[in-house]
Amino acid sequence: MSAIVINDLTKGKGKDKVLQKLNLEILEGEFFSLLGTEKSGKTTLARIIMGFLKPNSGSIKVYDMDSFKESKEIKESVSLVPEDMIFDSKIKSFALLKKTLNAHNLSNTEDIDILCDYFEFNSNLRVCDLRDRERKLLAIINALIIKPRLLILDNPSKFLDDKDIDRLFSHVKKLNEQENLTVLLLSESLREAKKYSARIAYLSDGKVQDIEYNNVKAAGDKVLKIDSYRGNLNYFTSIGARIIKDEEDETILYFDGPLPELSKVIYEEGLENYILEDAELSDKVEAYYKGENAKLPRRKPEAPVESKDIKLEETSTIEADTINGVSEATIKLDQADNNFNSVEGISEDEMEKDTVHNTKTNLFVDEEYSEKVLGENPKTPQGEVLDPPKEEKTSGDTIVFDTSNEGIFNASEETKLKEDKDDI
Ligand SMILES: Nc1ncnc2c1ncn2[C@@H]1O[C@H](COP(=O)(O)OP(=O)(O)OP(=O)(O)O)[C@@H](O)[C@H]1O
Repeated sequence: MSAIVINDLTKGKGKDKVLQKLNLEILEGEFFSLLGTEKSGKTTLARIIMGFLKPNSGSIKVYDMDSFKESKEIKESVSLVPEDMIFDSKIKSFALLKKTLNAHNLSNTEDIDILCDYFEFNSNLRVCDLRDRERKLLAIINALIIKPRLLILDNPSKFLDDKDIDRLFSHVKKLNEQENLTVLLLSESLREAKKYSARIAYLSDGKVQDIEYNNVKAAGDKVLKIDSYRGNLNYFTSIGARIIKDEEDETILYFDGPLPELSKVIYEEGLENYILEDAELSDKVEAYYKGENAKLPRRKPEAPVESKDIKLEETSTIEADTINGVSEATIKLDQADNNFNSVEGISEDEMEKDTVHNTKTNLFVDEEYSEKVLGENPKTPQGEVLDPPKEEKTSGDTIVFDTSNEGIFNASEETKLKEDKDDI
């Protein structure tokens, strides 16, 4: 079954399109990485998947549910760990996490302790006192305690130290392998993606450019930097190397084929003043998707990795009728597994209410959104009407949200997005 099916998704208008006819399918149980450089649209995509933003055209189905129209149902089983978030509330982290569980009709409070211990997070801290790293940990724990079916991680390493990152990925990978958790990692880190995911896609110019099977290769992605190279670059390009830079003082090549082939050419060319190092995502993007390189043929598709029961060969850029072809009935909400999403939404959602372009978070917000959202009184899943968010204020580049009454759950879960500016 598909966890996410994205069909011709476009966000933004005219020259400001951040996503452009993007197609992608992610299967249930996959650990999938979508890599993109800064401002390539990863966060925007995450927000559309969660229903905080409406596409200009195209659609996203999450477990066969429409990302916008059925966002509430989606949040019952899907968690997002956002890139940035800020809480302005005096309640303790533990209480906030408990609220989330309650909102999902869950009572596994022991999981709060287990996860807090695991991440060495002090749940006695008030959420308004948390620093960036702690806020991120709270968001992660909150996303995990509801035992989601699909976990979306938007630049999860930001603010975390190496130990936190290892813990996060080990835990998520374990859930992926043992409990079939579907993971969508949105990141800039080639290294992270290669370490954990079965497939990796690249987001550039608003589209998914390539999907690779992350099988064990003789080489990783490398860049070869040669000082003042005067030889014939054809020796390198003939084995699949791509030219990123070729100037008098420096030549930079990108190579993701078998290392022995590259070593052979280096040896035969008698290179001395060179450095061979791991490529960054930006090198890869430059090598494949920018300028003249974008016109060159792609390398041959790699063989799929056989991993668990994922049928990778079925997955490719989707055609329009794929969506119609999905026959699974709308997911039934089993109370036992009822996983409302909560903390992850707050920053995304509340940031949406800011009517200015937020430079820190790169948010581009629909102007009329604020009115619509703030005009509504959120409800609990049981239908109880709650007060709307008490206070919302922006402080410089940072958006602050008061969660004192509503908790994280209500702010995100119950904020209804009927339409945004682009639909008018
Ligand atoms: N609705 C929209 N219309 C046009 N542009 C938008 C819209 N929403 C966001 N953008 C712009 O699209 C760009 C991509 O932003 P986004 O935050 O999604 O990228 P990102 O890949 O997550 O970047 P980063 O890794 O730096 O967080 C930004 O410049 C943002 O201002």
